[in-house]
Amino acid sequence: MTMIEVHNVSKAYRVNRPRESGWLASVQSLFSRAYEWKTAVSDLSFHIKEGELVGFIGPNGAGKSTTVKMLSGVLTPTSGHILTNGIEPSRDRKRNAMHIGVVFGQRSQLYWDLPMEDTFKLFQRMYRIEPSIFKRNVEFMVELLEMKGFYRTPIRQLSLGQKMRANLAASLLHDPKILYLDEPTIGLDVIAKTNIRRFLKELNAEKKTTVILTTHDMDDIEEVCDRLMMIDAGQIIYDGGLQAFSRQFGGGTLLEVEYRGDDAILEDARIQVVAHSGHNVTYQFDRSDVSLGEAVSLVTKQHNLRDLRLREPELEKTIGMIYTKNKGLREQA
Ligand SMILES: Nc1ncnc2c1ncn2[C@@H]1O[C@H](COP(=O)(O)OP(=O)(O)OP(=O)(O)O)[C@@H](O)[C@H]1O
Repeated sequence: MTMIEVHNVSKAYRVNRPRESGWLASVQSLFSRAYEWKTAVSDLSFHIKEGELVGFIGPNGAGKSTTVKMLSGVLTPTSGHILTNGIEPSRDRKRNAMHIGVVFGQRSQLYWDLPMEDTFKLFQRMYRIEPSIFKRNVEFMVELLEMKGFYRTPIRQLSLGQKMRANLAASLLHDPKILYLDEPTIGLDVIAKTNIRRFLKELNAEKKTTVILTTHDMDDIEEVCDRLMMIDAGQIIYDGGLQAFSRQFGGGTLLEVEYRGDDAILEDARIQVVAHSGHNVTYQFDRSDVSLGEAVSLVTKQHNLRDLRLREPELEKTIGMIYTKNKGLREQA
């Protein structure tokens, strides 16, 4: 079932035109329109199915927040249309709010002086959550996010990681079909990050919640998402699986070899040598040209091996390279 439909959506912001200096320009600006339109996203189209875990990434200013704000109904598209769970978000904000959960970075939706327990009861009334469902969801969240120890502590006394867990729980009490997350692990330690990621996987498995995750932390993407959408300068430049992404842009799988003797280097047009120093050589190959089994077998025949290590291209490095390349191309244009 399709949960999110985006058809040819663009968004432009009205921004003040920079003032020219001089008294004449100041007087003219009183009479002329001193603004212009700045396109933030342009002609976006995509579909997201129920239960998908989508990582939405892009460099600063690419258009991620603008897109998520339109999906969640905070902003209205300049053109095109959006349906989430059959609702047009910006037209029907109230009904839309009933089927989405939103956690935007460190902005809290909780009352600082109240413990989670009291805020949750307020949310129960706001979203008209049936008592039995409310009870079940609170228990589910307190258990899975390990919040028993601070459920009755005022929010202002909680650590950053505890606050993030409380925010996540609050956004999910009404069983939303879609969860929008913006940088859910920013500033957290390794254990807290791991817990949040594990929770998202479990939530998705248990309730089939569709998750749209915006982050600059590629481990969030690798550990949580099965689909990657990359946006740059307001346009989608990749939409697909994570492995396919690494294959398409990462330059292939790496085989790091340490050999014993004076071995000659393997010569095969499908397998490149990307580094060679002393008794260490790194080969790189594309798995659509040569299977992993064949590559290992060729290398094993060629070398008297001391050690062999397989490495997939690092997502973070690959993504960094794409951002840099695209920025360079834009600057040249
Ligand atoms: N309220 C606004 N008024 C004018 N321009 C805006 C506004 N909000 C965003 N923009 C511009 O729109 C473009 C997209 O911004 P957006 O915040 O969607 O990017 P982002 O991908 O979320 O970036 P970041 O990773 O830095 O949060 C940027 O050029 C930004 O300067």
